[in-house]
Amino acid sequence: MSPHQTNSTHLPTHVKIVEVGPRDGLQNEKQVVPTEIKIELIERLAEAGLSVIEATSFVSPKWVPQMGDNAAVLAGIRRRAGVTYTALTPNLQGFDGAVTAQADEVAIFAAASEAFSRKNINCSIAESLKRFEPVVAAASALEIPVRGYVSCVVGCPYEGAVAPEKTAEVAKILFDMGCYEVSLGDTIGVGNPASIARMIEACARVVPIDRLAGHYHDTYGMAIANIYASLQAGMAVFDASVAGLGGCPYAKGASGNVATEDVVYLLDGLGIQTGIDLAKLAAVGEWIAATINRPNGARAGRALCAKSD
Ligand SMILES: CC(C)(COP(=O)([O-])OP(=O)([O-])OC[C@H]1O[C@@H](n2cnc3c(N)ncnc32)[C@H](O)[C@@H]1OP(=O)([O-])[O-])[C@@H](O)C(=O)NCCC(=O)NCCSC(=O)C[C@@](C)(O)CC(=O)[O-]
Repeated sequence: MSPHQTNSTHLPTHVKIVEVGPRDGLQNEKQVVPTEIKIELIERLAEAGLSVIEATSFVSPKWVPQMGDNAAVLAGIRRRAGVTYTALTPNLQGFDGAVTAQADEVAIFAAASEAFSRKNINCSIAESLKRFEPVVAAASALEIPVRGYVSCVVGCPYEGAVAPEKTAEVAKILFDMGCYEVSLGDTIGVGNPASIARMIEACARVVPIDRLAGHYHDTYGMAIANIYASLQAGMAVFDASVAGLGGCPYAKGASGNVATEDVVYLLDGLGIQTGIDLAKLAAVGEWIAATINRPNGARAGRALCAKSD
């Protein structure tokens, strides 16, 4: 049992939530969300107690125009002490942009599926991992922490089921390369507690469980069940998106990340601390959904806001 676990429940006592709504959520909106709205969203999330916020990505604006204002977003936010503002960086060019914009942390992103890797970043898995090496080296020289993502950890929109061993192989390479944490992305939300548990078991054989994070999309409504299965496996870091914003531009039909409000409702109920004020967060979810004119995908958020009306 890890030191973070209680004797009675075998669940962690604290969970870190990485809020990915401003990046993973808004990258997928059809309309271009104005920079001021993104800035306000990030500031409101910090105010609600989110301590790690993936603010933007430094990817090619030809590929993802929604993130084209990356530097302006990072320049515009009033930074709150104790909050880490992170950015996705696919290559050295993106890393340089993120450093200039003073991102506190960067993330590199690979996939466990060849076809998805090509669609998403225009290269094979092996090529992407080679491309990340100088990014990690440059980050290490500047003492900037690097997080790694693996996409399609249980299933791929182009190749179907993905073997747990393939995901574990990519996770281990990212960890050995220097990523302090590896986030396991069920990009199209096809996982269920059984397949997610098998995948985590394989990954935890090669990367310590306290360095693994769950990043689950909610396409089939399984994300909360998958988080519970992951908690039981000893995982204590989860990515989530306020109001369930998002999808994936390179995974047709994928719905957003699990809603942060729903995750916090689950964790509050289990007595697991997150440092997040659920009522404030629910209000942020209602606000952003109304502001960008999309339905609020957070069930707990909707219920709490309806009660307080
Ligand atoms: C990786 C590349 C750049 C390769 O794209 P490429 O076309 O192969 O790149 P290239 O090196 O040949 O460069 C082509 C052009 O892009 C420019 N360029 C090159 N790099 C950058 C950069 N960093 N920032 C700005 N511009 C850049 C470069 O300067 C050049 O400009 P040009 O000379 O034609 O004017 C491209 O495929 C790309 O940007 N892909 C990003 C796709 C993306 O953001 N996907 C969503 C994020 S991943 C995700 O959501 C999954 C995750 C993490 O949430 C987990 C999960 O749920 O699974």
